[in-house]
Amino acid sequence: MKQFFSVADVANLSQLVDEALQLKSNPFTAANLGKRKTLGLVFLNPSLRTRLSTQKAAIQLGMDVMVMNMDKEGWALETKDGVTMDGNTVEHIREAAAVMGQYCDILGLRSFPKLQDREEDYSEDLFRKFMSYCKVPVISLESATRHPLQSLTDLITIREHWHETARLPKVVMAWAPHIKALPQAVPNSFSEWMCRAQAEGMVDFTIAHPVGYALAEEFTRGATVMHSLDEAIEGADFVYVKNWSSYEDYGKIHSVDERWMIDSSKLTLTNEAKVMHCLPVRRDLELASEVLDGPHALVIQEAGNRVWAAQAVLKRMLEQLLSDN
Ligand SMILES: NCCC[C@H](NC(=O)CCC(=O)O)C(=O)O
Ligand SMILES: NC(=O)OP(=O)(O)O
Repeated sequence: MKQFFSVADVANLSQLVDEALQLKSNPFTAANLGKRKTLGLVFLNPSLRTRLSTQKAAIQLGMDVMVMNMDKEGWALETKDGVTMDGNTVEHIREAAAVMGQYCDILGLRSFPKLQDREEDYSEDLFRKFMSYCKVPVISLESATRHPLQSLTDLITIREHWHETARLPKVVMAWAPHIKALPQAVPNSFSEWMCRAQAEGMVDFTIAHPVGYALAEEFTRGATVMHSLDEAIEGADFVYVKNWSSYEDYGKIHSVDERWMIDSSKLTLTNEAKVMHCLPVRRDLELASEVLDGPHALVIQEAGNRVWAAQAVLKRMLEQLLSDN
C-alpha cells in the first residue's frame, strides 16, 4: 500500500479487517518491521484519538514517530501556486512537504475543509499537493472529504460485535444535531466504506438525514437513504451517529423539525442497537448522555480500535516500502 486516502486504496477489505483483528489479539507480531523507519504525523487541526492511536500503532511496529502541530507551531503555509507571498503565509507547501519527506519514511496528514468553497474542498487540493511534493507514502489522518482510518476502525468494530451468521447486520448512519457547521468527511467516508462492505456482502446499510443534508452521490451509491429517523432505525443493529453540515447548501446548517438526537426512547425502535460515534461527541446535543453512559454505547471500544486500524495500515505500508527497497 503506497497511500491510504480512501477505500479505493484497499485491495481486499475483508483481509485488512482480519489483519487488524489479528494484531489486536497479538500486537507485537511485527514489532521489528518498522525498526529504523520514521513516521511523521502532521496536524493542521486538533486531534486526540488519531494522534495517540497512530503513534501507539507505529511504536508497536518498532517505528520512531515525530509529531508536527503545523497549525500552532509551524510557519503559516501557502498552498496556492503563482501567488506573490507578500501576505501572512511564510512557507509554501512545495518546500514544506518536500522537507518533511526528507526526514520521514511515511507521513500522515490531517487537514480539515474550510467549508467555504465546495469545489476547492472537494478537489482535495492541499492533500494532493502534500502527497505529490513529499515523495514518501502518505496516510490520511482525515482530509477535507474523508477519514479512512476512522472508517476502517468502524468496520472492524462492527465485525467484532456481530456474531450472527444467518443474516447481515443492519447498519444505520444517523445525522444528529450540532451547533457548528462540521465537515462531511466522517460521514462521506463511513458511507463509502459501508457501501463497499455492503457490495461485498458484509452489511446492510441505510443513511438517515433530514431533507437538505444529502451527501455527495459518489460516497452513497448503493445505500438506502431515508428522511425519517424513526423509520430508518427500525430494527437497526448498529446506529452510527454523526452530524454534518449541508453539502448542497455548502457548509450551512438548516434547522430541522423532527427530533434527531438518539436517546433511550429512540433505541427502543432498534434491535437493541449498538451505538457508535467517532468522537469527540457533544453530550445531550448530538447524543444523549443516558445512551453514552449505558450498555448500548460502543464509542470507547470503537476509539480503542483506532490503534488496530492504524497498525494494519502502517504494517501494509512498511511491507511495501521494504519490498520496494
Ligand atoms: N476527527 C473526528 C471528527 C472531527 C470533526 N469534529 C469536530 O470538529 C467537532 C467540533 C465541535 O464539536 O466543536 C468532524 O466532525 O469532522
Ligand atoms: N475520531 C477522531 O478522529 O478523533 P480525533 O479528531 O480526536 O483524532
